[in-house]
Amino acid sequence: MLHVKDLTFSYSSHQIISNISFTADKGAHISIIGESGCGKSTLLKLLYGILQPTHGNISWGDNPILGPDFKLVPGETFMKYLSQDFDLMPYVSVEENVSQYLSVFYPQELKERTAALLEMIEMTAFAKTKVKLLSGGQQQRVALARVLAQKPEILLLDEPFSHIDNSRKNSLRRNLFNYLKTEQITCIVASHDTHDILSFADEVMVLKEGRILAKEHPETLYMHPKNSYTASLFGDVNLIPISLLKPYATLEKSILVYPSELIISENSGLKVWVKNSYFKGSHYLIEAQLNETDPILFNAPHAYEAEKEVFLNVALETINARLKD
Ligand SMILES: Nc1ncnc2c1ncn2[C@@H]1O[C@H](COP(=O)(O)OP(=O)(O)OP(=O)(O)O)[C@@H](O)[C@H]1O
Repeated sequence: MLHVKDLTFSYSSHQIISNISFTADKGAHISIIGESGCGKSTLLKLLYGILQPTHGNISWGDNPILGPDFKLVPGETFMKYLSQDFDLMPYVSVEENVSQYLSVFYPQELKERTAALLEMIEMTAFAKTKVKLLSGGQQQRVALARVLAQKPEILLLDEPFSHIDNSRKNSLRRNLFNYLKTEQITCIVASHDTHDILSFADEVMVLKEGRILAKEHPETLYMHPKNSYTASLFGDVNLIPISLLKPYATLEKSILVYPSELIISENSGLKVWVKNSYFKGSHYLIEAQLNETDPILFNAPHAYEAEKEVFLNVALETINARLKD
């Protein structure tokens, strides 16, 4: 199990990570999300031992993970870190890059393992190609296979699919995260991509200004976001005063409502005026005006003309659930 206790880190006098504590079980998948600059990459570098914490400690089972003040060469055999620099050998083939750390004393195993990893990253056809001839996304896939070949117990990934196109990303994401689960490899993934998070993470850690704001199962976090910062990491969200949804409510509270949770009605509900319609593939995102100052976003099966009057409702169970949050 990974234990992180009271981790604090500053760049000169600027505190970037503040008092972070958490644990991760063997085989667990934890996603770290948060706005740009909140400290995701810094946290991964601290976990790997590249940066020296100003306070706190990290351990994997009985092994303490020491920073550069105590360990000349960073990194542990049980832990691998894939940063946004891929650290590949450019003049060597894809398969040689992947198999570099495998034992040559077991040639059959070396061959089979390399082939299985190339299949997982969908790069079998490029096995003999020199890495320098590959695109950025292909190099990122090779870098992933290369760290996996070393059979880490814990894997730290910083934006692992940032260079990979959408069509490839979906299958790669499924292949990789299912592989990590089967092999019981713990993974901690810093990501901007909410699709990485919702479908695969066991827990999502929300960081804001170097502090943990929440650490929850993705479904709980999405359905019960405690604040608009958390909800907005999953996309657009509205903050609607409860008094507008329930005219007799005396509460002054507002609730968070995702565009997909607003139900369109012909003649009753919250009256809004359409401003713009944006095509999103499976639906339209409609930008409307709730009153003179506040905009509102909702999903619709078709576009609306500007200035069209539309009525919106929110299901009672959504209102009640968000009121409890
Ligand atoms: N070498 C450095 N020296 C000084 N400040 C740094 C250094 N590296 C990062 N920072 C600062 O630390 C903060 C956290 O950076 P970090 O890269 O961890 O953020 P992040 O959440 O990973 O951002 P992003 O999502 O944009 O990659 C930022 O304010 C950044 O400017």
